[in-house]
Amino acid sequence: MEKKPLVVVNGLVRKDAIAYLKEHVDVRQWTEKTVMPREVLKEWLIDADGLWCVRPLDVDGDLVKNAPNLKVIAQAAVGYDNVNIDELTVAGIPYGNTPGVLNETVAELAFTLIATASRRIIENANFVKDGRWAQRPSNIKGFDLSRRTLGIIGMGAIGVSISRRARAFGMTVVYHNRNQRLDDKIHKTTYMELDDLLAISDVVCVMAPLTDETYHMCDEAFFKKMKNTALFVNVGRGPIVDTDALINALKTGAIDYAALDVTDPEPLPADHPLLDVENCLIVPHIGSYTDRTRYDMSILTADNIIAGVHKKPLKTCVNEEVNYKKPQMDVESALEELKKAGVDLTDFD
Ligand SMILES: NC(=O)c1ccc[n+]([C@@H]2O[C@H](COP(=O)([O-])OP(=O)(O)OC[C@H]3O[C@@H](n4cnc5c(N)ncnc54)[C@H](O)[C@@H]3O)[C@@H](O)[C@H]2O)c1
Ligand SMILES: O=C(O)[C@H](O)CO
Repeated sequence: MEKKPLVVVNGLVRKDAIAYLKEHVDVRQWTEKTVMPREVLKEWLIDADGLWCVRPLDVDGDLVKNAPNLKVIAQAAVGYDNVNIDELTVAGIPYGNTPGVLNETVAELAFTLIATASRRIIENANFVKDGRWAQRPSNIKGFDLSRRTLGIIGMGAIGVSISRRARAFGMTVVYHNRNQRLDDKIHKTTYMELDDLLAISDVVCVMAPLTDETYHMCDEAFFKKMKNTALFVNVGRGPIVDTDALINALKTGAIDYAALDVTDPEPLPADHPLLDVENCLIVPHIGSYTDRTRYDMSILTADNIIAGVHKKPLKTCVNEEVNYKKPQMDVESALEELKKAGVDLTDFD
């Protein structure tokens, strides 16, 4: 019997996705609760055809240099700031991420943070739970979202999904991106330079990737440019924010409130100073964390790996230049496919 390709998984992932993967390939998985030591992973990769990577792990040229058979690496995440794409491209290894399938789920979380923070839901609910309904102070009023401005930094696939929700709440949406989008009319959004966005936004939401350019983009100067009544939301990546500067901005009243799905570091240690800041709501990186979406992300990751180990094109590949190419079809087969799809070919010679 022909040997199946070997896929290494360096940590815990959903059991149903592993079962699906095992229908197509052999799987060698690190199932300890501890992080797999990098040197052990390198040993395992010597014989591997594919790697499903699980954070924390820096994926780079050094990791794969002694992995002669490695044909694909994939991770169940859209963000790939732990992956050195250039070095994988030089090594000829396509990298698969999971864009698209999580857009609505992450946008729901981002907007839930905005709505929860704007009405101080947690603080108010805690007074009720503690039996102190009547004693809640009058200053935890919250503010309206309608007729306010949301400024999105990083208006990509998820940013657009957030903007739709904001407009349904009656908000005006402005954004800052590397480049102005071509579909502003469709989404009823307005491109702005960063400083202009910070000056007019009542809610600032970061939805950009972590790159050399965005690392510590939200620093002391950034928070000083925001309205002192504004809410700051980060669902992008923790290190986009200088945490000390955020704590200072919240404590000194440079901004009013923060709501974070991502922090630096992650997880936050129990004695981290951010946890002592009253006007800050934090959830533990749950943007895509619903059962259906995590399933979709895991199956897409498995599909990318199954394709890659067989040198077939990955469905979602970051470094397309080294993705495997679809086999060229001869003209007869292509016409046959078009006919099957119901295309009327009578006008063609
Ligand atoms: N919290 C979570 O659970 C969660 C879930 C999904 C994604 N994310 C993060 O969100 C990021 C965006 O995801 P996406 O699917 O929308 O990606 P995307 O590629 O569709 O959009 C990213 C956008 O950010 C813009 N951008 C890049 N650099 C920028 C800069 N310096 N200034 C302003 N804009 C910049 C890009 O132009 C692009 O429009 C991911 O890379 C990931 O880090 C977090
Ligand atoms: O980038 C992503 O997809 C999320 O942060 C989940 O890790």
